[in-house]
Amino acid sequence: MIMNTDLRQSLIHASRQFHQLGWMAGTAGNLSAKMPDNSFWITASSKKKGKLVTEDFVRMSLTGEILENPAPNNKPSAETSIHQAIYSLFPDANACYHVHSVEAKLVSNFIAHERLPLPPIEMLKGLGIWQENPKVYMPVFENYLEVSRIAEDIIQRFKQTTPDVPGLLIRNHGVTVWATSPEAAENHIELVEYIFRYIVAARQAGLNFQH
Ligand SMILES: CSC[C@@H](O)[C@@H](O)C(=O)COP(=O)(O)O
Ligand SMILES: [Zn+2]
Repeated sequence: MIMNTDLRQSLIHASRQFHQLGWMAGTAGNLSAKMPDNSFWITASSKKKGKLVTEDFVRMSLTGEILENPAPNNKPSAETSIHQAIYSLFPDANACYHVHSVEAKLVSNFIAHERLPLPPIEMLKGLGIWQENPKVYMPVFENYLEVSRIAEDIIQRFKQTTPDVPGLLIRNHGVTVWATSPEAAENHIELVEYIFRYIVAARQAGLNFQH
């Protein structure tokens, strides 16, 4: 039980940080962390992300059943199906974080197709890319009102092609990353957000790094 609380504490801490950085404004975004029994704690829907408390989470099974709900009015995040998709596709993923930065939305519009070229910068090493002048991409998915449709697209595409980096963009919506621990997922969010800021700045400076 102590471990349950600890996981939620990591999510509360990350959410507060991301809120302060403007990446989880208001109720935007959702965070989850998986337990050793494969259930996962996820933020309940529509909670203020700068002010989460331990009751603001729901524990779910990988197949979408609510296993534990500390407050009767809690509903699981509207985007729980995306977290389920990530955990089912990537068994090593123990945390999945989704935020709504301005830059994530901007860069998702820099390309019309389904993958965003990432600049060959040193920060990519933090996302597992150890190559000289890497030519890697972040997958981009269309945003649908019906979230299960986004989750289904993710499952279909990733079953065919493993993404270069542990992250994906939903166009005009936000970014989702996954990692082996909540701390690593927090690091991944910081890295992808840095990369997005770099892409926006590079475009403003007239720099072109299309692969
Ligand atoms: C500010 S509304 C954003 C939501 O529609 C959604 O995209 C989101 O990230 C948060 O949904 P939630 O159901 O609170 O997890
Ligand atoms: Zn969202």
